[in-house]
Amino acid sequence: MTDLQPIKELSIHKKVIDILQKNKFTHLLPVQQKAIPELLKGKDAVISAKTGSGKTLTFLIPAIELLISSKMKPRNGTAVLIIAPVRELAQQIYDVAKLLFEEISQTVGVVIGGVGRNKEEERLSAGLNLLIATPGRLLDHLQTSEGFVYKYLSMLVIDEADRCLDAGFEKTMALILKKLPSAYRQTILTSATITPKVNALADLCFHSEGRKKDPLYIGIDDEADYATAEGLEQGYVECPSGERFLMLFSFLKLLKKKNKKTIVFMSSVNAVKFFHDLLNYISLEVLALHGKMSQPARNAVFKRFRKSEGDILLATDVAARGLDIPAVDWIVQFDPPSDVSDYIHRVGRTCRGIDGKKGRALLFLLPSEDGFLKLMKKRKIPTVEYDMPRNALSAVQKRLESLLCEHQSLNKSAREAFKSYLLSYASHTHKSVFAVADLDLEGVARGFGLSIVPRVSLPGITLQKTKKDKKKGRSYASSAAISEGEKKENPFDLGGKRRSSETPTASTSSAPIKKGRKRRSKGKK
Ligand SMILES: Nc1ncnc2c1ncn2[C@@H]1O[C@H](COP(=O)(O)OP(=O)(O)OP(=O)(O)O)[C@@H](O)[C@H]1O
Repeated sequence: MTDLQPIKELSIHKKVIDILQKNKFTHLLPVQQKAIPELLKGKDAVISAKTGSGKTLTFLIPAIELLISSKMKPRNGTAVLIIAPVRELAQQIYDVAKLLFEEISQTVGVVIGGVGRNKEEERLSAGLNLLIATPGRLLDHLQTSEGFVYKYLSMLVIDEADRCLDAGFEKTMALILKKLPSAYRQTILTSATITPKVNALADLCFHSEGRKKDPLYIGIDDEADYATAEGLEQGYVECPSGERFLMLFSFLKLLKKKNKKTIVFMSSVNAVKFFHDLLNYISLEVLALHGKMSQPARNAVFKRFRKSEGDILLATDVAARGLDIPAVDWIVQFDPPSDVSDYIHRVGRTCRGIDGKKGRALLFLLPSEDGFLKLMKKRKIPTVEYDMPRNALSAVQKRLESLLCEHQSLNKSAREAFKSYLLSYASHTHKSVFAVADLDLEGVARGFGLSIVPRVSLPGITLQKTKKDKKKGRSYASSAAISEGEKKENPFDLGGKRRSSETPTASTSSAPIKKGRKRRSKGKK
């Protein structure tokens, strides 16, 4: 803390300093120290700093200062607009902004998908000087809410800029930027990772018609030894497809026992749904967060997980960006991230801010995927191999398979998750590392508790033949109809009333053990 500049030294209104100090922000974090003075001068900027480094206040402080200095009134409409790609992130920025607006006369609000649009329209008509929005809902209001005044827009912030150009958002962002006044606007893009998408968005923002300015590039960690937080201990485990669930199950059981707050990232909504249902069924309580949940359900899970001390959350990448969740102990990447930037954002959910000094991350890789380690090394991510003892796991697999034979809904959900796994694998950015045609389909199916490989057809892709296919001479195995049998006693019960004498005891020694060496680069086999 001693090298950090006290917030009271910033040349901003005393009112703002008092509010910050009241909320326990007494010193500036490095990115804030470097960027805020430049932003206060009105400069356009692209800001890149590690996850959890304090980018939110970096743009909120100049934003609030601008509103106070220009004496904005609600009737003047929106002067500062902040766009965030995910609803929870928008809500979170709003929560921080609300604290800062406590004692000033300007107004702040948020518009996000999934909640009452009409109420939002009313609030926009009443005038929101600082508006936080997700792209889809913002465009909707720009196009249809007549009372929404934004002609005095003076500052535009695009948070998690690369994600704002992800599939689906590209067109929306282009339309939004076309609608917004740009001549006198200060524009700020932020991201933990500068990717071609950030540069593309910068082009759209800074080099579009009538604007030929180059932004100031403020990179805080360009010279840093590592791309991820210093207190983060990162490891990976090589695990064949067929053992993936067993390892996950054993590991989560251990984390639960030790009350470790954990996020497990999966690549599809269907995987999150299936493993959520399965783990809860076998009495390992986990939460789920994905984009297909209703907004109130998403809010409730997010709120609970933020407050919790030892919950386990299974999530899609909807939770990978920007979310500030206190004291997360472990980040488990059960499915591979789509690229190294996504890896960085996912592990960035731990080790955050001034107090978040420690956190741990575990990446599951198939033996064939170790080319990903080379990509990580190139991006300055330190990682060591963990060894997961495999004893006491084999008995559980059979029980899992018979459970899925007996429960049609779980079986259906497993088959959907299997299919989504292959689909997301097939659309992977690094196809040389994640080659869907090389996947051992029987193993992958086993990883979802399926003893029979469901038939999946991926346009333009030939999958590996299963043994059964080879015998029958066809390219895909067919999905046998698995009927729901009588409901039997839960063989996985972990405790409480449902405990069974047959409970498999995945040994607690099956926690990952650091192999004690830095990973040598093996290259792809
Ligand atoms: N000056 C400060 N003093 C103390 N804590 C701070 C300060 N600035 C930010 N923080 C805290 O640090 C944490 C991370 O900040 P923030 O969410 O802004 O990170 P970020 O850089 O936006 O991360 P990401 O890239 O993941 O979105 C938050 O809990 C925030 O309250």
